[in-house]
Amino acid sequence: MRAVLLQADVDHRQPVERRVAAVCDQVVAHRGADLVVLPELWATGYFAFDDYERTAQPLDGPTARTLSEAARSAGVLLHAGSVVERAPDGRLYNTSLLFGSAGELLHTYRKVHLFGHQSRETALLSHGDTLLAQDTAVGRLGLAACYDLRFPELFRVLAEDGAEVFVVAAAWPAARIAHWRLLLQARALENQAWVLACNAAGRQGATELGGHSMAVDPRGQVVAEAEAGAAVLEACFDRAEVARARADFPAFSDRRVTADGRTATVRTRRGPSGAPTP
Ligand SMILES: O=C(O)CCC(=O)C(=O)O
Repeated sequence: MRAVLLQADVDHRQPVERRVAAVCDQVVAHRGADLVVLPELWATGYFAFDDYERTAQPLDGPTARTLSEAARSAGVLLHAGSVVERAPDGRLYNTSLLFGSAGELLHTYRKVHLFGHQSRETALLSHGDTLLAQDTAVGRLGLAACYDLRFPELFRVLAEDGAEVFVVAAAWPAARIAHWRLLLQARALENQAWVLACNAAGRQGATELGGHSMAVDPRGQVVAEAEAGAAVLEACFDRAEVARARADFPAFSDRRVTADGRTATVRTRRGPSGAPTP
């Protein structure tokens, strides 16, 4: 399978419709790929917090419709990064959209871990609370967004729901790109699953985005990596490699699990005083 990660540097001086049209043109240009992936909140600009309210749209709004049409026209599975979603109850979410090659909306994921450090995301958005892996033509996918990378339990829940390929949309700052690289490899290695991670590039306000989109295999090896600026990263991946890696080194099946296959808690035995109990 061939994935194309569009590490976009969107021109935020343009109106939103032009930004969306320009990125969709890039998607259509990659007809023949199996999967195309976009970064987090690329149309609004992750760090353009003042624009969240103005650019928020429902999931059947103009941005989603244009993305769906791009997926259909290119005939690709499209992970459209994320958009500021206006839900029917008026709340805003950072929502990833996955379109099938006929343009159908296959799956959505509302970012669970909102970022509060030097960010207004926690003040402006509501967090998601649902994690489900999704079957697709390229394998069973688990979706995550940016800051989620710091929370290994999210990836484990998705892996236990059968995810073979984690697809991560991000707007990760250049200042912490060393963390990004380390965390992507760790999430792949500990779950023995693929990670396809698309970061944004360029400057948004005072923040320089770090690029370095990456594909990491189920053994934790980086198989493709972009530089810092705008880039198109291509990577080949094979879902069968997950089973091979887990058979060769069966750490994933050595988890302590409950009868229903979920991670069993190895409890710390502490009483109310904090002292260990027998
Ligand atoms: O965790 C980080 O360092 C970056 C997170 C971030 O920028 C985000 O969640 O959008």
